[in-house]
Amino acid sequence: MHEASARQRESDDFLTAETRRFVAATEAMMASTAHHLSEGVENLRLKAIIHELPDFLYVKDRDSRFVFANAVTAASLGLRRAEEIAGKRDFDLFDFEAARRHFDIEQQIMATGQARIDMEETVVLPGSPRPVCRLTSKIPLRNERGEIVGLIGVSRDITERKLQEDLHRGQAKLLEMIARNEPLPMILEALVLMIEAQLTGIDGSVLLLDSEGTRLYHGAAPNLPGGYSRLIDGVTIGPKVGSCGTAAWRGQPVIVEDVMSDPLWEDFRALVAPFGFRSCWSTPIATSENNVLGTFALYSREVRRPTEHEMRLVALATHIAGIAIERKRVDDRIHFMAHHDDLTGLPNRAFLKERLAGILDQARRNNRKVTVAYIDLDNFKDVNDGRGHAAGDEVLKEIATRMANCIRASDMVVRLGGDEFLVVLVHQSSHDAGIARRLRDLQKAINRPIHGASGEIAITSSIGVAAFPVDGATSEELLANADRAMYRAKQLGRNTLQHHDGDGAPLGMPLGEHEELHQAITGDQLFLEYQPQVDVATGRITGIEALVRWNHPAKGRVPPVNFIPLAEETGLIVPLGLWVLNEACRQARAWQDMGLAPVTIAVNVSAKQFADPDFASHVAEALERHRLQSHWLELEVTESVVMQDAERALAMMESLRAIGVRLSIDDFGSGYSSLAALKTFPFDRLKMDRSLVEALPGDKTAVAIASAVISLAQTLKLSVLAEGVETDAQMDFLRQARCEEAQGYRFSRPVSPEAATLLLQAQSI
Ligand SMILES: Nc1nc2c(ncn2[C@@H]2O[C@@H]3COP(=O)(O)O[C@H]4[C@@H](O)[C@H](n5cnc6c(=O)[nH]c(N)nc65)O[C@@H]4COP(=O)(O)O[C@H]3[C@H]2O)c(=O)[nH]1
Repeated sequence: MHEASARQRESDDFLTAETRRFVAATEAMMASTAHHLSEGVENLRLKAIIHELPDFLYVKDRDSRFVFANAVTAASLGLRRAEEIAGKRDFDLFDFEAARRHFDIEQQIMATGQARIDMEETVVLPGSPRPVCRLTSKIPLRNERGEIVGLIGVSRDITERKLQEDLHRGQAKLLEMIARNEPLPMILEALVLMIEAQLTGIDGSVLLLDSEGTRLYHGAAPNLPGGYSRLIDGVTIGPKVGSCGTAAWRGQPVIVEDVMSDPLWEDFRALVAPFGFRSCWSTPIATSENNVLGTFALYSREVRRPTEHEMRLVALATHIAGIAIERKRVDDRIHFMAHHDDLTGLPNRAFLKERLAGILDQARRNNRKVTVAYIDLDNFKDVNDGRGHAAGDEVLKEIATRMANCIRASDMVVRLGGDEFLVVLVHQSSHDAGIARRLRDLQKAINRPIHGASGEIAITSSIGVAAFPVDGATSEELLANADRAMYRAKQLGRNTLQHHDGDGAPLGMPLGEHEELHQAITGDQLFLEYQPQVDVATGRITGIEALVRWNHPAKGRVPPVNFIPLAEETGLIVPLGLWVLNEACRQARAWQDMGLAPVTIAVNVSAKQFADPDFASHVAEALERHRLQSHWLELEVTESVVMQDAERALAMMESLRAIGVRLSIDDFGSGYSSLAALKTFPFDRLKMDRSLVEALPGDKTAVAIASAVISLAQTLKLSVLAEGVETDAQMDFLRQARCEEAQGYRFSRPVSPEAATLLLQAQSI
């Protein structure tokens, strides 16, 4: 009591005469309020209410000195009693910059008489480790004569609310980053920073488990010391490997309160000690099937357990990290599948296209040669026909392995398709004499008899060789010339190796085929087959895909894979595609005219057609000519078609949508199918590729990818159709995964128009 009155005296001395007058006035005001409240008891109650208010309430004089503050204000400023604040200014309590800011605002309020309501301000309170955020109103205070004698301040701590808002914003930003396919390290770093911003004195880290599930690698740890992150990078997981290594091993969270005494840290104590961390709480990041993908850990320099709030943030972080990592894995897998051949595991044509130009660029810079060898197996068809596809597959795999063993790390073997391979050999010096020997070795390796399950198989090969830069300055020229040399090798009786001799023959396919295809389009050699698309739930036909065939006068029926690429290369695809479009529309109209329930007719569109500026008007004309309503026509394009010239493709798609036709993305999951294409282009439907469906439901990766593709499509409001459905097991999976439509041999092979009519009639009964 004695001490308190001494302190009061001290602060009284500190007050200016003006302040003293103001204090007196305030006291008078309080007294008069008390008077009005009729009883002294009431006055006490008012005081108690003011002091118990959770919000900050204070009165300042004209010099911005505190005259009065309620208990919570004083306590937040580190004062034990509310009275201690009288006479103090913000300059005594806050850092100079902050005090100056408050002072300027207050002086302006008192000079103008204009209150400032709901100002958001961030202040660092004495003894507090982190800034707090307040919503403050300051109102001028007047005496009975209306003169401004000070101000009243009311503030509310909104730090928690701000943190919550930041967290929601952060989450939305992260999900957007995932959807935009931004690099995983960037996403993980943003995630760790978001969690750290919510906490005090905590550093976060993400470690990623490798594909073998044995080691943890750096994912993101923006604020952990770099030296520490490097030390733990690549650690093998196990039952006693710190918090993260153990959490990944157990598949369960591991909370270590003190790394200096916990047995799990025994082998890592010396490693962590220099960095000062004392507790480390690690939680596995897992897939929806509970497969561990990595860990999310929080480090603190205090010996303690995490709070409930911290664990809630960890749960959020592991959830988001799981989505991001899983998404990236699916993408990588799709990318790998798109660039590798399933059977042999060799890179495919898409991979070659992506890499060869780069290899040639580098060779040009280093003044090196590059040799490409086009390899075609001579008697592969006999093996396939005579001994069956399994034997054929065995041959292809064995030859792929032998070729891969013959080349160096800088070289490349590609399976172009069927029994065609391409080898790219990068010369080690500008006079690499070893190339001829390596090519001979390659041919010898192929020609060695293969001891397969069906007995010994003898295979020979025809090889055509062209070298950069003499035989071609671009990938296209080089490949075309190697191809031509290979044809000559075949003509010369097979099992030979021919170099391009610069005979000046036109690039591209052998003469004659182009002419033949031209005749096929103008003559009557093309026809369409139709394959139904059915509703997975009801089994009803909802659409029909038109597939073109060529009835070759000499060779008989030619499947599209054998002439569509040639048509695309030569530009004949434009008239061919137009014929298909018109024929399909005509047939669809004919079915409607027969009184059958209308179904969508789907037509494949190739890149060259799509790039034709007149394409949309051709479509409109075809619809008009055959009196088909536009919504019954669906155009199927592959992702590569739209990605080639995204801007032009988007414009074309918009013109087509304006006409009212439906657009579907074909073969999704085979090419490098990215979310970007789905989001950018206005597709109505996604067709999941046959290669993916084929592996269902046995192959876990295919199941994961297919499920991801279906849910992705649903999120983007696209309908999904699974292609190439052949079995009941595939149907069961699709039904469970909520895939809406399916197409494949299980329902019907592509059939003649007459057979398709019967199928449609059957369901109209
Ligand atoms: N193993 C198996 N295969 C199934 C199954 N269900 C359907 N298929 C086959 O899968 C292909 C589906 O057509 P696509 O992906 O558009 O692939 C088409 C398409 O890219 C192209 N094509 C066909 N007709 C045209 C056309 O009129 N214009 C263009 N530009 N391309 C066409 O040729 C490709 C191959 O066509 P098709 O040989 O008719 O082969 C068809 C079809 O016969 C199944 O359950 N199992």
